[in-house]
Amino acid sequence: MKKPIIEFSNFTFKYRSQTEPTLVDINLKIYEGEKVLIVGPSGSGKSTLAHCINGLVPFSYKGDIHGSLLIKDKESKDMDIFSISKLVGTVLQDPDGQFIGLSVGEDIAFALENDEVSQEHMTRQVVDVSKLVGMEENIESSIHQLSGGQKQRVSLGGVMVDQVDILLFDEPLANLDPATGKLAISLIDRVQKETDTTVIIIEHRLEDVLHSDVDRIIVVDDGRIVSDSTPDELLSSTVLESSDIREPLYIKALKYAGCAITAEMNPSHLNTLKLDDCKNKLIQWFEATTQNEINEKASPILVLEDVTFGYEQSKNNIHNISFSVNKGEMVSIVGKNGAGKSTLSKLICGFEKVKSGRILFNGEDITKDTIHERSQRIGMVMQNPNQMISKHMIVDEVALGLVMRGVPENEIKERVEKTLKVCGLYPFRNWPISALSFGQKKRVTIASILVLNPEVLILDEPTAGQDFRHYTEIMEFLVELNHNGVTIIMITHDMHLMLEYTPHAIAITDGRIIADSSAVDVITNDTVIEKANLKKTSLFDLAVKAGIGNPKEFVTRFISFDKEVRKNGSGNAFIY
Ligand SMILES: Nc1ncnc2c1ncn2[C@@H]1O[C@H](COP(=O)(O)OP(=O)(O)OP(=O)(O)O)[C@@H](O)[C@H]1O
Ligand SMILES: Nc1ncnc2c1ncn2[C@@H]1O[C@H](COP(=O)(O)OP(=O)(O)OP(=O)(O)O)[C@@H](O)[C@H]1O
Repeated sequence: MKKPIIEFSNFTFKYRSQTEPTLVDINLKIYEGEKVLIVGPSGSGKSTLAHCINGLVPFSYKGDIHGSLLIKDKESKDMDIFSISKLVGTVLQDPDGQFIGLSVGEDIAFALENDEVSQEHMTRQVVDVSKLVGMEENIESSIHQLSGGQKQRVSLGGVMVDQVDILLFDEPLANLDPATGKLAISLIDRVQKETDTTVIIIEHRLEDVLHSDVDRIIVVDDGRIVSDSTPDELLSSTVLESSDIREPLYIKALKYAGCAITAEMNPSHLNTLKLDDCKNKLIQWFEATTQNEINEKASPILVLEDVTFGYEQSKNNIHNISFSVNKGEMVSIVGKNGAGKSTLSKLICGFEKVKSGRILFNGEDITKDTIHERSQRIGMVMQNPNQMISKHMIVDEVALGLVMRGVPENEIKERVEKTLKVCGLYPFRNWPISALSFGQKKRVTIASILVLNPEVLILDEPTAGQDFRHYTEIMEFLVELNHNGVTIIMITHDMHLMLEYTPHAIAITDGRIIADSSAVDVITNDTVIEKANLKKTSLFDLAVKAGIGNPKEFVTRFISFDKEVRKNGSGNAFIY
């Protein structure tokens, strides 16, 4: 029988600045060599739980602790932060918060340097680790030159070289492209199996984590543990539906087809899933479901013509990119980490200047317009909320753009309140931003742009770090905005989001467009999937497994049906 390596007993924690405890009466044992996934709504206390394990609570985040937390049989509050860091390696949710070296290589080497490893051994290991996370060509690059996903890869690399007993990953997939996400999960799995390290993963993207086995899934809600079970048990229960956690798409499709999911069906992986008589139900559902009409194309609002750009004179990061977005569309820009997606949005907003080519807005050339001129029409929500926030209080941050535009005070108050309500932030309006979780901060940045009523809204990973309820709320809100005429462009690594919400998708890789078509076409095209580091949807594989002859059509019908369910509470053809 394995020993517990982490043991919470009647553990309660309250941040000094909060009136109520964030973690309440936690009783949890995690055993040596176990792989545990922690899921739960935004703000439920997952990161706080992680911070208790890695010592940031109480060393960096002060507060009151009751009860006990043993790490390797030692009471954690009696240990110093250095002893804890020898036992626990962490990949934080916000990769910007944890870089120590100046370059990629230095950062990965840091853990080794600490342990006085020989220079030769260190160089070899740094190269090996960089290869493992696909950053070997960037070893010399400085951290600030990296894309969001590239930074996340470096963080993963850094922690992999640590020789620790416990590895803690707080949303490791948030900024990774789908193929790299899959690789990261396999990598974590390999490290855990080879070294018998205890692994704890906090992640909203349940389906992606379940790509490899986990021993247990802990569901946290409102600071308490509400479920502790195997993946098969959890997926066959109703806990996910009531805890704002997104079910895997193939499970949702099975439920739409009227199948009852049981643990005996092994639902945690599509390849182990026993379909049995669900096969016929899926086929019947497919045959009975029709697809809704797709909207007519409107006139172009944003056009890029042969746009080329490079951060350095000698090297281009964007090569002759041309595309057109129509008024009223919802479009996804997808593709590999470092492909140039964020760069494209910076070019559209004028934060960077094109080397050649033109950008047109409503047919008018805006290539030479200033950032301020463009911001009257185009709003941009950046990937990392910490790079956007400049005020101390939430209301002030959301009001900032309106104040700078000289909007009358009464109107500011009204617009800010409305936006805060829509974004689910109204209860927190008078809070300091520092007391918000990462997901809550992200919503503040979306609110601060939405309040300006832009014609085109560009969102870089709008739902990263959001639980399913907030994901749905944000997306439905964006759909509503879209119905009211706002054109929406989303940069995303979330293939579900692309499929469910954006009929039009543009895939880019290495600064070039490799697909500009329907989202279903992009996500079912093997060549595009491979080149742009995307991942095939499990809906497609489910259809193949059920013997449905046209799996692409199955994906299309599911998306159409699902949209109806979200809109009306039931699908368009299949009534039970
Ligand atoms: N440094 C802090 N000071 C005070 N309160 C905090 C601090 N960090 C987090 N909190 C509060 O604790 C609660 C839980 O936050 P935590 O970051 O643990 O949630 P989470 O489950 O990881 O959320 P998310 O999925 O959005 O990252 C939040 O309501 C937040 O306001
Ligand atoms: N400030 C900068 N200076 C130099 N190079 C940069 C800078 N910012 C980004 N780059 C490089 O430009 C390329 C495109 O980066 P960009 O951030 O646009 O990628 P992305 O597609 O948004 O990636 P991700 O999915 O990881 O967010 C990358 O190779 C990156 O290293």
